[in-house]
Amino acid sequence: MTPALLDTAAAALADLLAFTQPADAVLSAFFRKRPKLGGRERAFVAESVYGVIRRLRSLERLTEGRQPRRLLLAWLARHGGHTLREFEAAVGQGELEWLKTIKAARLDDAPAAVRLDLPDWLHERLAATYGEHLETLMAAMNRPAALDLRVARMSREAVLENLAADGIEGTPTPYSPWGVRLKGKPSLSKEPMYQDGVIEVQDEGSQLLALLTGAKRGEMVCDFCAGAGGKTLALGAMMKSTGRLYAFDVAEKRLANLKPRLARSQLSNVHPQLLADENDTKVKRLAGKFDRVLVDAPCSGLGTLRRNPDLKWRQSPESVAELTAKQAAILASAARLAKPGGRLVYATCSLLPEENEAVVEAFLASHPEFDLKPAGSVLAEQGVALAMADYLRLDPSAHGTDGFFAAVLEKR
Ligand SMILES: C[S@@+](CC[C@H](N)C(=O)[O-])C[C@H]1O[C@@H](n2cnc3c(N)ncnc32)[C@H](O)[C@@H]1O
Repeated sequence: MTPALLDTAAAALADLLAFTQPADAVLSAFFRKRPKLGGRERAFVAESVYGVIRRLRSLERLTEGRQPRRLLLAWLARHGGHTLREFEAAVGQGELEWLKTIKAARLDDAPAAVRLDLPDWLHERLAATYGEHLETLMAAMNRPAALDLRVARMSREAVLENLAADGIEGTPTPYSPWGVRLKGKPSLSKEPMYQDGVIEVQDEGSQLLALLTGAKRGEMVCDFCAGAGGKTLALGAMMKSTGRLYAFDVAEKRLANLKPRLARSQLSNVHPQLLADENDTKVKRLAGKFDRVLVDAPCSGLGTLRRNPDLKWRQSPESVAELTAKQAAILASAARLAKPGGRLVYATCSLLPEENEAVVEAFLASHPEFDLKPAGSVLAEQGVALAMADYLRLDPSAHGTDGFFAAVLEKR
């Protein structure tokens, strides 16, 4: 820790605290403007500013404000694993004395929303859903996510051996048959298996969503909200590059990001299509033709707080209400694609029932031709040892994945 490095981290934090753009984009822009920063310095800045964003509410209470340098020092002292002695060379005597009190301060009397680092509106909704479990859930959400890979065209064992030969340690993930969880966050871009599309970075939870579709060889499959194609690539691999896999999205830039991944994956069955909106005429033309449709809906992302802690401060009751209306519209339109006997999977990475169960229940009430198929039985059919009831509800504290939700709907 040096005075210059603290100043740099505080400057990065000041940019992030505007909350006008996603934190990862703000931090990338910050680093682009400072090409001389070394790898270790970048890692220190990234870890500490993300740490502050995770703990923002409790740190604001302790430091009595939103001053970037104070928030940063308080996080480093309380959560960053630094002893007070380590600060001696980097801060003045006054700040050192202040840090002593900050390190010793307790939050026992603070309201639960402050202790759990949530805005009031979100705490209220999550507490109503998760009750006493919320504390454990948020503790897991406040830790960084592990780096998971999805393996294709090679056994997991062979991939783990190859990685070990390059000094990268990993283990098979507990639920997904294609998953590998790495130790640490090694860079993979130069790894030949990455360049050849044998490994892709993908959270184990995302892999399970693709698995719920049950996509098979020769089928017609649609990934309605494909984005940059994380799940598209998993679906294409399940289909062994046969049949037809449509990758729809309304965001041209995201579909463009799919192109290089598609090239690496060596899949030849994927057809990316840009939609004007969910009611694009392309959807009408393809109605009733699909065996599987995945709706990985745009959502609040509140199940991904391990990676995107800024979302809890950037979302609001208003933004969630807008999203739920969009989710219902997308699900209703995508449902037209399913053929009789076809399967529709609705998924989000949200923890809020209004984006999850409520959307599915309203859909089922107005679409009697669809039945809910219990997610637990679909997982069992796929050979996944993970007990679930009607819906897939993944929980970082219990499953080590992001907080995903999914419902499997079948058309009569
Ligand atoms: C959760 S993200 C998808 C992530 C992607 N499936 C993956 O695995 O990487 C949701 C996507 O829905 C797209 N989207 C938003 N509105 C849409 C609409 N009306 N129709 C189709 N896609 C839409 C967004 O552009 C975004 O890429």
